Amino acid sequence: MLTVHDFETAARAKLDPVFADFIAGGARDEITVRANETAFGALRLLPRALRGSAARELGTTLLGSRASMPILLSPTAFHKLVDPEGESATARAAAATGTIMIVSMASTVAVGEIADAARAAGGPTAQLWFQLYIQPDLEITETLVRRATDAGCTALVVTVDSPVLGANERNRRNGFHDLPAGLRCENLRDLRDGESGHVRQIVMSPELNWGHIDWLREITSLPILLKGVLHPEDARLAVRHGVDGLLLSNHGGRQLDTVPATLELLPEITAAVAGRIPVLLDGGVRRGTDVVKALALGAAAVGIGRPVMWALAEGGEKGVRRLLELLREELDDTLALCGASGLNDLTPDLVRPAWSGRLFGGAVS
Ligand SMILES: Cc1cc2nc3c(=O)[nH]c(=O)nc-3n(C[C@H](O)[C@H](O)[C@H](O)COP(=O)(O)O)c2cc1C
Ligand SMILES: CC(C)CC(=O)C(=O)O
Repeated sequence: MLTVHDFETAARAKLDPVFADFIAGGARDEITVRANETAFGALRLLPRALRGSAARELGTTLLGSRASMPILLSPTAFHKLVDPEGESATARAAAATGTIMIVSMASTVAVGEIADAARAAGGPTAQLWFQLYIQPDLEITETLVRRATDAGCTALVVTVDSPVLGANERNRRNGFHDLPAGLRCENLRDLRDGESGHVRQIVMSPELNWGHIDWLREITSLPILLKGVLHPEDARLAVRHGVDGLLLSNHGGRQLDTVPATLELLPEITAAVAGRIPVLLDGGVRRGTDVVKALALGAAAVGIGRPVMWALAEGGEKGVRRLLELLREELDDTLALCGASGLNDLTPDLVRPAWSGRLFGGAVS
């Protein structure tokens, strides 16, 4: 396994095609799925020379959580679909690497158990954040927040791009609507009478509004990040509502199709928040060069979604560990080649749009 794409190929060869489609797929025509990756390819790096340093510092602190590198595990549901140990295996790999795992509310291992696995592998400083779909029944939401807090999660990542579930036509064609027998969304156990962990229990709530964020702000002292804010005006509103950070995300193209690539939106969103809160980004990150481009344009860190599922499918805990080490190596190598000794050296002047004839007044095309 030498690249993220190797993991993708290996996972596809191993997995039930229905599950492989669930992971790879996106909404409708998957225009945004493709745009996320393409956007990174449309930028070029412009390195500095003769700024040598023997080693690069990759570590960073995000909202009080220490991470050994600015690459987080974005929340992905249903890890037991691809590995019998599910999120526990992922958490051990993340903790051993010293990076932050954002646990999906729709995990197939309970968040407390995931935290135990993370601490067993990474010690007491292992960092987990918890992703939340605010439920219209606020009592249920409060219970979920309590479960995450009791497990030791150090931030809440509230997904706000899902007033309804994105229309994944691969899943529809494949008839994939719920977890196979024996697997459950373990965080949802014993929340409502007579139901225990069905995916359909997760209510995508079209009524969600800023009042819900204000309410959440009242009931928890954990840092709150919003995942899925795309409009710069909403980024400004987030700051006004006391949100601590943004995860700039289009859900990997799985919600509204044809929204812009997250990388494309990054300059506008960082300008809107004007340094008041950190902006993280996910969507299409597959290479160390992608991480450097996002950080140069102002992201505090990036998240990876599908690559984690592919690596877990390919090799379980070891696979995810290898994936994270690979990306760390690529990031370190890119920093060195850019003449950067740390993340603070990554500035917008290192990035420019890919060459086009227009640079020469249209003389060359
Ligand atoms: C299989 C899968 C499951 C996901 N589950 C969740 C989830 O439970 N909650 C959430 O907020 N985002 C979820 N996402 C979106 C990811 O958090 C992330 O935004 C996206 O995957 C990033 O793009 P990438 O896959 O290109 O790295 C999921 C994505 C995938 C591929
Ligand atoms: C609907 C969730 C359970 C999972 C999710 O967010 C996703 O598959 O993108």
